[in-house]
Amino acid sequence: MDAGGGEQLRLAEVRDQLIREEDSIVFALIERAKRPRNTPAYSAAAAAAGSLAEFFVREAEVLHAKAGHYQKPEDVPFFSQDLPPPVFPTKGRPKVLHPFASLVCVNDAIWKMYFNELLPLFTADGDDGNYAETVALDFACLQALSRRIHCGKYVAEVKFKDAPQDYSPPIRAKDTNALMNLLTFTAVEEKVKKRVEKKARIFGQNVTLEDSVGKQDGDACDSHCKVDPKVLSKLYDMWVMPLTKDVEVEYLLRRLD
Ligand SMILES: C=C(O[C@@H]1C=C(C(=O)O)C=C[C@H]1O)C(=O)O
Repeated sequence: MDAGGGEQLRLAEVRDQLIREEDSIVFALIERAKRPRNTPAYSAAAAAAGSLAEFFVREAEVLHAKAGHYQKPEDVPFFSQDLPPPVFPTKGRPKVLHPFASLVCVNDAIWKMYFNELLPLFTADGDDGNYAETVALDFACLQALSRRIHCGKYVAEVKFKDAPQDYSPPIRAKDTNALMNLLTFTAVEEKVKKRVEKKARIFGQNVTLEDSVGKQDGDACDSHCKVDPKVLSKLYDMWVMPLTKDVEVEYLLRRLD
């Protein structure tokens, strides 16, 4: 997330960024759905290095770190130990968050949710042997989910700056429930769920020259979508938004340190 010139971020701008991240998540899931479940890619029995999925993410993150990734607070690696520094110079960016932001990480929860809960919901049973391609697609899904969820750090910062008088007492009291209530906007969450469902319906349709795009934009054709649109609203309802709010709370708890 970029705060142009280091000026103060606004909630509307952060929410626009979250809306853009939805596209990345929907497309990443559509791409992964090209392949069946391919469970051997997730079995730790095959090699000492753990599963192929874990091996791929670890190695990919080393390359990404060398290329200069993971410098931004929302770009959080899944395996942060011993990552190498960037090989090429990276551009400094304005610091808009509290320094503790870099410690806020819910990637363990994202990892478990993705492999245990989400994958079975949007991939077909089966094994086509394309394991390397499969785990590369998983990595794209994990990165997109993690980036969206860790953008919660910016949401929290903006909400705090907009109303420090409301947020400071529960932060000092370490009152997690009060913070959760303060930062929750149910009406916004309802819109987010509807929008991601609609995006899955539009981005996931089969486009042919005979099709009329408008005609496909309805519940009737959900079975033809590359990812069931309802899976997207469920993903956001059960995991993406709750984890984003966990990130917000974690960040706020340290905001006055
Ligand atoms: C991210 C925000 O905080 C909360 C989480 C939301 C989300 O993850 O989409 C939406 C509304 C809020 O309940 C926000 O206010 O925009």
